[in-house]
Amino acid sequence: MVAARFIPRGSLIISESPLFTVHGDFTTLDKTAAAIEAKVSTLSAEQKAIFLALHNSQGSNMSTVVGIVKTNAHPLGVGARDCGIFPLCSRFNHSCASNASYTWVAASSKETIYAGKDIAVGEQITVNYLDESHLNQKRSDRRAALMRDFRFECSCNVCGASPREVAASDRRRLEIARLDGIIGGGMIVITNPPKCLQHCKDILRLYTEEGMNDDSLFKTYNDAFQVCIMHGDLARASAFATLAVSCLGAGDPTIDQVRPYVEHPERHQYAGMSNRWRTEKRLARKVGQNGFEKWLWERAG
Ligand SMILES: C[S@@+](CC[C@H](N)C(=O)[O-])C[C@H]1O[C@@H](n2cnc3c(N)ncnc32)[C@H](O)[C@@H]1O
Repeated sequence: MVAARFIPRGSLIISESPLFTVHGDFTTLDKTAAAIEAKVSTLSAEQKAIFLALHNSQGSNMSTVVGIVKTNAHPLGVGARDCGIFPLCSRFNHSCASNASYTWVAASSKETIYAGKDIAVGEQITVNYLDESHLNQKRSDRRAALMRDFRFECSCNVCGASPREVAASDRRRLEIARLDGIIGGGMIVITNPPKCLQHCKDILRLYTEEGMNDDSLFKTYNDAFQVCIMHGDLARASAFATLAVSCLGAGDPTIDQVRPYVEHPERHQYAGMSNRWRTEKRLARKVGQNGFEKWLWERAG
């Protein structure tokens, strides 16, 4: 998939209904094959042709229909047992620094792909096939995960770079994972909030250096929001909530975890736990305002 025109960050690229969905027991290959083959046999000739035109990465390891589903199926929501086949969404290749991301929007029963960055004419549009735990590993581990699940050697911009660039990228990703692990441990948010905020700031810088300025940033802005709200800084909590929301496409249901707190940070369950940084919401500065970045990170250290 290549951009035929300039696509600004945040634009909806595709919103697609499934060709078909499968609900089933995918715990063994036999049960998976039975569920998929039963479903495919109900398709019209036209639907079957669309399905069979999709890429099969599994070779002769399994039947063609199961191979195509394994290569192309998308879960209908995080951790869902139902999956769907989306012929257009399936045409997007993977990149370890993707410029778009896909999300299942249950409300409209559609898979959607949003631009996570500005995408130039002629640029390939890519999504991320890896889960977060693999994305911040080094290239050899990411490639192993993609080889195991999709049977290809990743040749994206990050993985195909020079050995020196790959080594620098590996260092950045491992550092992101280390800092993220410290924040996720939970204690630092309470015991040392300035340091916790500094870790968020460092992760965001590393993501930017990695060219990963898309929905990977949502989690980190959300973490920064939580540090601020826990310590009573309603102004910066609101600013971080705004930044978190701006990382996701408009239809992404994850947005609802944070959007209400842009206007009402005081309604969050952590609000009022500590008054260490007490600052009124009305003092929140706006993204892009002069001195915004300096003000935003004033508590970090
Ligand atoms: C879901 S398909 C993507 C669309 C596929 N390229 C097509 O033309 O139909 C997944 C397959 O695309 C190829 N692919 C996707 N991302 C890749 C990458 N970063 N490096 C190498 N091959 C990739 C692999 O063969 C993989 O099994």
